[in-house]
Amino acid sequence: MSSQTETIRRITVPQIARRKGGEPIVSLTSYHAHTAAIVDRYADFILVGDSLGMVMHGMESTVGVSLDLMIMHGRAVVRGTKRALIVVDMPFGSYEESPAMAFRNAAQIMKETQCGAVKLEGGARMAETIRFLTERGIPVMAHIGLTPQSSHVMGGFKTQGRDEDTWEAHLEDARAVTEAGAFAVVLEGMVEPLAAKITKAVEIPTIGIGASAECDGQILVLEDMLGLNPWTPKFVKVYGQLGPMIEDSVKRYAEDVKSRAFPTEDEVYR
Ligand SMILES: Nc1nc(=O)c2c([nH]1)NC[C@@H]1CN(c3ccc(C(=O)N[C@@H](CCC(=O)O)C(=O)O)cc3)CN21
Ligand SMILES: CC(C)C(=O)C(=O)O
Ligand SMILES: [Mg+2]
Repeated sequence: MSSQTETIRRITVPQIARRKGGEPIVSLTSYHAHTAAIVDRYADFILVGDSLGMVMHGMESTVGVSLDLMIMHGRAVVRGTKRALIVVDMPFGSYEESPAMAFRNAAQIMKETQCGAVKLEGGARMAETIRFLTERGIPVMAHIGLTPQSSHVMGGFKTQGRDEDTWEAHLEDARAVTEAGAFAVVLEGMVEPLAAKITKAVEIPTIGIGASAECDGQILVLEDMLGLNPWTPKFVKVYGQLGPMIEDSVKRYAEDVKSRAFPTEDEVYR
């Protein structure tokens, strides 16, 4: 089957956009073909997030992630899936400078990964860029509130909207990205009533992470909800304990190798 036929069968950007106020949108991150194949059966969209720099590569923030790294993981996730919309994060430094630079890099991501949309961080300040991309055929998911690529300016990963005086600026960010043509917006790391208020204020679906159950959808980092990360922010609900499962498996394998209990008759060639 041609990859073009497969692309058409996936959940589309307009289908996600129409879910505003409807059944909540399910999404998770994936960075890897085989885990993405499992997520693909349940998620409406899969985000190849730049959090992969921290989760897969042990970086301290997402600032060091390159365009090539995003493309490499994006290709793996597209290959491993057939149903969900695949959204790839634009990494720090690949879109902020100008709309033209953002278009060039977003187009490269789309051509080389065959993903269906890109995501970039920033509200009102990125509105011109979001418009430039969407008018030229690149669907954009926006991302406001706690924007990890700005953590050096914010002084860390800080929950937003604790001071009610800042709410209007966040609302303005949400309105600006909507007006600019974003098909959805991630609300990350903000107090619950602010996320609920933004969700009511804009016509595009809001996707919450550390935000509110009122959002039009939710996203989590897959490894966080699987219990694979030693640290988890308060907003993570851990649904599985893969860390301890991996530890137990590796421990038993090491014991078997040392005692020559592995390999057995079943695992050798005669
Ligand atoms: N594995 C992983 N999961 C994520 O959700 C995630 C990443 N990586 N990398 C990129 C960003 C960074 N994120 C983070 C990282 C830390 C906190 C954190 O420590 N939060 C504090 C609260 C801080 C405050 O109240 O201001 C917490 O205790 O939950 C939050 C979001 C979310 N994103
Ligand atoms: C946490 C989500 C929204 C993200 O941007 C990422 O995983 O990089
Ligand atoms: Mg990200």
